[in-house]
Amino acid sequence: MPKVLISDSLSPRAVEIFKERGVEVDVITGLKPDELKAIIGKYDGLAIRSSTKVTKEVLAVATNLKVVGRAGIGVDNVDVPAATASGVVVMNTPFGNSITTAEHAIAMMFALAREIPAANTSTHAGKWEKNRFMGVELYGKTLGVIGCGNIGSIVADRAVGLKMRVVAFDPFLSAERAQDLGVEKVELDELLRRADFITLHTPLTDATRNVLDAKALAKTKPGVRIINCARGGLIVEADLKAALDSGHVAGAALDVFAEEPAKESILFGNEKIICTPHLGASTTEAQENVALQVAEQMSDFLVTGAVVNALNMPSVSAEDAPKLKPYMKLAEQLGGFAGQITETGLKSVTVEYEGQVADLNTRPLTAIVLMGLLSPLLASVNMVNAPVIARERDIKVAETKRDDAADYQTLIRVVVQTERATRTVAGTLFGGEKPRIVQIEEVPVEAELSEHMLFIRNEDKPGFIGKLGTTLGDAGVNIATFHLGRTEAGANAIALVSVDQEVADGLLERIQGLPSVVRAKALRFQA
Ligand SMILES: NC(=O)c1ccc[n+]([C@@H]2O[C@H](COP(=O)([O-])OP(=O)(O)OC[C@H]3O[C@@H](n4cnc5c(N)ncnc54)[C@H](O)[C@@H]3O)[C@@H](O)[C@H]2O)c1
Ligand SMILES: O=C(O)[C@H](O)COP(=O)(O)O
Repeated sequence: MPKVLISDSLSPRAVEIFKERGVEVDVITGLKPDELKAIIGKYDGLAIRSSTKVTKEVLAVATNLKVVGRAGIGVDNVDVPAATASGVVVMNTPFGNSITTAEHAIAMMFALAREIPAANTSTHAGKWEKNRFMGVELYGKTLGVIGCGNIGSIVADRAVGLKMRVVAFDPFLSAERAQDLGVEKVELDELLRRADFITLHTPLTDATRNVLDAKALAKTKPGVRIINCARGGLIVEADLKAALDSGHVAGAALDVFAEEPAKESILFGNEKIICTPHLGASTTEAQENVALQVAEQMSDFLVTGAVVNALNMPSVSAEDAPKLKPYMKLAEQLGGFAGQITETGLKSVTVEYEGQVADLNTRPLTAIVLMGLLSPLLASVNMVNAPVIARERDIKVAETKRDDAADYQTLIRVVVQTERATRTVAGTLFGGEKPRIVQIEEVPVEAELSEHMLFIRNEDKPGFIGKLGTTLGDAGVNIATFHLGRTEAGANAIALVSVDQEVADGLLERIQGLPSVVRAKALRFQA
């Protein structure tokens, strides 16, 4: 039974779902990095929010880990490239807390406009300072939305409802979408110049880090108010403090901080700054949503292989997962075969899907072909990192699909182009589930692969089979199965021999020296 650790505070619904779906679960929150490292080795899954840091060091000792599930959106606390390199799938729940977070941003905007927190504190202190607090209306004001994705567009929609004008800066926002939302798409400088309120809703990336620094703040309208319910690193906190101290910025409402948990900050103790402790996603509804979703997604992945909302792997629906399973074995064998018969640098790989398989989601299969292909050449290749490795090495990867079947109802063909040659290997499923190799290079064959195989290209001449059998027999190597194929009588032929033990180098040289043998290679496959 797969085992999951929940290391941040999640709704109890998550535990229920894991158990219902046959996943063992431990809940241990507040772990220090060393404590997490000490126990992570025994878990197949790790369910987190924003507190747990899934670093390279944690991943290095997470020897059984298959999936990190983020009950929420931002994954900046997960080293995704390191997870990918380790073959760990990282998934999040991209929509479960969007409305809640957008509402928090709107609440912050109202709180800033009417100084509600300071007025509340003053009133509780019995001061009744009716003349001290003079707010501003939101009506008719311009809201600048930086990052108009899921949350930014909900904020924009609510702001339009409040009769605000909304301008948005988001390089990936289409003109049509902007029009649908009733927002004006502008460049960042224009947004800074025009906005009375600015709200941030981008992920934290190299491009967005410090997007509001002294230079940007200097371009804003005097009296601007700033809301950040996205990520702390988007604003340079010292620059914001200076702009508030100078009076250029009238107020800021911050849910997120450069360092979290933020127990101290240069921004604390200033009435113009409203702070909440990363509460954007903290409503009962959002927490139920994300806990339920992450537990469902992680259980489905661990139990059935379905992949939903993964950031580093193609999706596989729960419906597709069982259909893809037998093809996964075939894809791995074909990739492994092509990889082992490929001797010079890989330039491109084309995976051709014909017949029934062409109707399936083939991206995971292509990832597995790449894994099989690269495994003989590189250490630590898995289906998660194989596409990344191929891209890094400039290996072109293509898929083609043909719905109509030729000789087989379903067929996968892998065509590998190397610096010197083209290698082709194709396979099908017998009885819907048993992988069979049906073509190697241009030669038809019908073979089941086993752990130890001998692949021989030979001229189709009498006496070859006898000599090969004698050579193997003399070396004490038992033949399990023997498959032959040829293009036509007397032409190019292949022999694919399954043997009961590894073929030692010396024996391979003797086989290579037999008359009619063009090329011999010992191959190995997962038992
Ligand atoms: N405070 C909280 O508790 C809380 C809760 C949920 C999400 N978040 C954070 O809110 C942010 C937004 O989440 P989302 O679900 O809307 O994400 P999203 O991916 O749907 O939207 C992000 C938008 O930012 C845009 N973007 C990317 N780079 C940009 C750039 N350089 N300049 C301008 N725009 C850029 C993207 O095109 C996208 O439209 C994330 O950082 C997330 O972690 C915070
Ligand atoms: O990215 C998110 O989903 C939010 O920052 C929520 O973070 P949390 O789950 O720690 O509240």
